[in-house]
Amino acid sequence: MTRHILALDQGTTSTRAIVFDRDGAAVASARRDLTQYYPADGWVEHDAGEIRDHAIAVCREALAGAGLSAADVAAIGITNQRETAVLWDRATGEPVHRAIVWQDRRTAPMCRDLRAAGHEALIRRKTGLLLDPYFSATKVAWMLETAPDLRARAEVGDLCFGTVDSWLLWSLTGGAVHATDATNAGRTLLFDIRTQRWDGDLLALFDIPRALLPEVMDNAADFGVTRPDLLGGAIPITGMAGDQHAAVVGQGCFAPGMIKSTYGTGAFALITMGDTFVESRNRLLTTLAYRLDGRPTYAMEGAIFVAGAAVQWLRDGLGIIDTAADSEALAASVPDTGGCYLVPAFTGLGAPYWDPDARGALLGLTRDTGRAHIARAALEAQGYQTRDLMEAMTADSGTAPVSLRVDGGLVANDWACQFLADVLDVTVERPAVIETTALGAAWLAGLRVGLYKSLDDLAGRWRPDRAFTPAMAATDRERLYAGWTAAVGRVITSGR
Ligand SMILES: Nc1ncnc2c1ncn2[C@@H]1O[C@H](COP(=O)(O)OP(=O)(O)O)[C@@H](O)[C@H]1O
Ligand SMILES: O=P(O)(O)OC[C@H](O)CO
Repeated sequence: MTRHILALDQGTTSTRAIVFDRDGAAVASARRDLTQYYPADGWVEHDAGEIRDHAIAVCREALAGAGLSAADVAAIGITNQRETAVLWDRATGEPVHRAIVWQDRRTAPMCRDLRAAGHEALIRRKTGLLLDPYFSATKVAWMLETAPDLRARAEVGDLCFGTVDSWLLWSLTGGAVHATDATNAGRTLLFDIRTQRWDGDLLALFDIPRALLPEVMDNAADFGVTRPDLLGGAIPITGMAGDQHAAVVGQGCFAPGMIKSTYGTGAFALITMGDTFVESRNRLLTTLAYRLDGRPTYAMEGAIFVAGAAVQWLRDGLGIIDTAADSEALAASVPDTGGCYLVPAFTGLGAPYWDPDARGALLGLTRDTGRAHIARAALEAQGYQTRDLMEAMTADSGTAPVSLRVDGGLVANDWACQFLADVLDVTVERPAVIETTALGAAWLAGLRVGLYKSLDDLAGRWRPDRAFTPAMAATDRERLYAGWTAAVGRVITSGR
């Protein structure tokens, strides 16, 4: 039996393919950067055709790099940026609009109107989410209004909607399968995560035709096989999950109370809760951790919209560093920020504030503030934003976290990991495989084809790289965090 798995990780800024062996070692990988379109303030779009083409190209390159043919691959696992909405023509398989990305804020007025009309309680009860432009439903509604014939074509079943997983599945199977998985469906605002069904009331609320929707499957399932000419043979696709949910799996966070936080473009912390839906009282989201054998496991999630993107801004916007990795030495070159705080609300604030109209601020500047202080403030902001989420998680779950498993591009930064441990006052654990999102997708795919026996089997495979233990005095920790809270207070417009 072949023992390799191909993981396809389609993220906000890049598309990666990684070939894992059964022991979770990355044998080969390939990546392409994705073009970002910013047609107006607060708008973010992707070309779904480019996403498809890059996905096929990186899969081919990774297989070639590993010296493997399609027959050597047991299964493919797909994981993806969530919420981003794609609309395509069922007959031609071509997108009919640019994909509207999760970061896009254009539907903020629509969300405000629906909230003012009192619809948020229903949404919270069924989906665990909030009325925010972040989620897919208002993006789809917006697309359907952009061209006169789109709605009519959607109603007769000529169009397909999907999140990026669904679009990739459709593309890789040559248009044979229109399906999604429960974690991605659960981020659309159209799927009831208690009943595990698309919901008629929600479809009516957002005026979305049911004929657009994909079938919803477990995270480990027989999704389909690749069209043979694409990767040199038919490979089964047996794992699929939104990237944050795949990271929960890749971090082995199966036991209630375990927390993972992924620091990519944004940052997303999920605490595994168990098999019961619990509504947050502290403006977190209730979401699916994963669904296996038809049984959902729930999580609470805090979403931060700008994490690594703040470091990108230091590099590309301010030009004070040449590479993201330079932020580490620069931040460590000063003993503190000199009272400076960066609130990186470039595209509004996510949990627990949910303020789409807030914008970023650099506060507490003096004549002595220099580039090192600003770089340090950008990294410290990741710690403070995570602390905001931890406070809410502690209040919701009734227990303070003892440890936090981290991953994503930003956690290559040791200084940032140590600050995180200091400001949270918890041990921060970094795994040996930092690509936990891709690993999680590979594990889900491998679970289905029998390479792994159970979640316990997977949990036992998680390996640490380094643990960062808190070393900051409590008085310093609380003083710094109080300064952050005051800084956020200066940028909030509405809050909730
Ligand atoms: N050493 C580093 N220190 C700080 N930030 C970093 C470092 N390396 C990468 N990053 C940041 O991590 C992000 C990339 O992480 P990644 O997990 O690839 O993101 P995504 O999946 O969202 O595309 C970028 O925003 C980059 O600025
Ligand atoms: O592409 P990432 O890693 O920034 O993740 C995007 C999230 O899934 C958005 O909810």
